[in-house]
Amino acid sequence: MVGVYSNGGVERDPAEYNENIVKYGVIASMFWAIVGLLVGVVIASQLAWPAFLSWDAFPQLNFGRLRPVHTSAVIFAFGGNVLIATSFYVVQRTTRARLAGGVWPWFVFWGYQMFIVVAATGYLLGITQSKEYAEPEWYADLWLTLVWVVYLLVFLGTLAKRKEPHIYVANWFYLAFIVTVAMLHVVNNLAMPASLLGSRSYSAFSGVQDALTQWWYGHNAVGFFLTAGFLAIMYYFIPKRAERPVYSYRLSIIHFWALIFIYIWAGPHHLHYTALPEWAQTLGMTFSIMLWMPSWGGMINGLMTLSGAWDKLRTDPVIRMLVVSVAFYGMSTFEGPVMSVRAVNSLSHYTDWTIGHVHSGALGWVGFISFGAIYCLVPWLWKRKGMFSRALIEWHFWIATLGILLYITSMWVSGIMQGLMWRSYDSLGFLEYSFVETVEAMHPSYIIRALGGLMYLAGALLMAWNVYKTIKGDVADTEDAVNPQSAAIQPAE
Ligand code: HEM
Ligand code: HEM
Ligand SMILES: [Cu+2]
Repeated sequence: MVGVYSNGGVERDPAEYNENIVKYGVIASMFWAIVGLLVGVVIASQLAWPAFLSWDAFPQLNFGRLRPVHTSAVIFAFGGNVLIATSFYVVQRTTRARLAGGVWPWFVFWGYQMFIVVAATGYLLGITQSKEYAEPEWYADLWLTLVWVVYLLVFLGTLAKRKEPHIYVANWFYLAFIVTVAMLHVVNNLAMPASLLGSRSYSAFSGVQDALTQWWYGHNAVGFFLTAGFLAIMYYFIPKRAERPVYSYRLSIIHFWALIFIYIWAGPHHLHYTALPEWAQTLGMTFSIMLWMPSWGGMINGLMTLSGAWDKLRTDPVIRMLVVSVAFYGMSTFEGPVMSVRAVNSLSHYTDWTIGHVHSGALGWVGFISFGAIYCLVPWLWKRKGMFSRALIEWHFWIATLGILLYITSMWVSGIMQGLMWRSYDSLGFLEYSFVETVEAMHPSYIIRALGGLMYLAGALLMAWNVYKTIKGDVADTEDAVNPQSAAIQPAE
């Protein structure tokens, strides 16, 4: 079976690709999505009803321990598996070469699952180095470093074997993601174990240097894990699904360099009004505002790829999911620069506004682009005519979209109210509200957020069922799987 490649070349027989590992990655992504979202709903319920699952006999289920289980499960387990699976698929297809390294890609896959399990069980036992998104202790960090270096080598090895001279832009984004995450992970986790058999360690940094290193890491984890990697997905799956070339390949290259150059400087916007020197805060703020432009360049490139195919938004719920995802990307990358302005941050920081911002990026952008990619991949990988049920995809789309709206609007209301209540004084100069009054005022928003999260989870459960039925081979109701060999991936202009 051969198909015409857009530059006139011929794709290889799919049997020569390692697609099995991508199948495993897709299933792992679905599994961790459910786990991560479920824990999200649990902690949202705990914030709404503090007694929920909180027993002295089971400290493992406390909010404090489950919160990092949620963040790591959704970002690293769900997001990470989506990135590994799609990168292994895309790099093979666009280079027309089999994944390099024999069994080593399997080491990456299983080694990564092991990292997740070791990290998450550690949190439940109360083991953490207290750096947000980098909670795992030294032994887990060392293991991940090894897995990640092998991941990089497999990716580079495949690029080196390529039969296609041009390196398609999605691979640039994947490579930036892999290389930068390696650098961030190693530097932020530099630490001295307190003993060889214990879990404790001491960070190589202290004081404000520690804070700056941590938020250089944390911000760029957003920039390179939650953004660059998923942009790679956008640049492959939107053109494929829409059967249109990328709107502007030149813009994608400018987008790439501008994004990676600017992102890396913006971390200090997490440290406004701290001991960090003011010039560094201003630097972070300035680069954050500059970041708006390349972000929207990418959004425009993704959206405009549909020009001439807008009707598909009506008929194809998968395209709609991908496009709404890019719209949420645009929204959160506008909100972010606004929040990075010191005066705005003085209101938003420490409040639920930040949580709303996070989840418009996380549920809208990261979640939807991943779901869209999986809906494309499953019929391609298991050689089906389409997903088992298009109606279920429609339901997933609408339930999840409503869930996101409930989540972020309730957090805007709660966050802005919280910020305003904290800073309001009476005529004598006393604080107008006690802390507990702000908590009481936020209670309705917390219930709405939990409901929104539950809807988002319900959508993902429908998806898991649909994926299961498709893999099992039950007949599809619509033939919507674009032939993976036929669609237009435009290597260069
Ligand atoms: C069912 C859907 C979800 C629900 C109900 C949910 C709920 C929550 C809750 C209650 C918190 C803690 C907020 C706080 O401490 O005040 C949280 C934090 C967080 N969640 Fe989710 N979440 C969901 C999905 C996701 C997804 C899909 C992602 C990422 C891809 C994500 C990423 C995060 C991050 C990064 C934080 C930490 C935010 C911060 O510290 O500023 N969440 N989530
Ligand atoms: C131009 C792009 C963006 C800029 C300039 C930006 C800026 C900001 C700012 C100023 C904060 C608040 C910091 C604080 O007050 O503590 C923040 C928090 C956050 N943003 Fe963004 N953001 C951008 C895009 C995104 C996207 C697309 C996502 C998710 C996919 C995201 C995820 C997060 C997370 C997880 C946090 C919470 C960090 C924490 O735990 O405190 N951001 N961002
Ligand atoms: Cu940031």
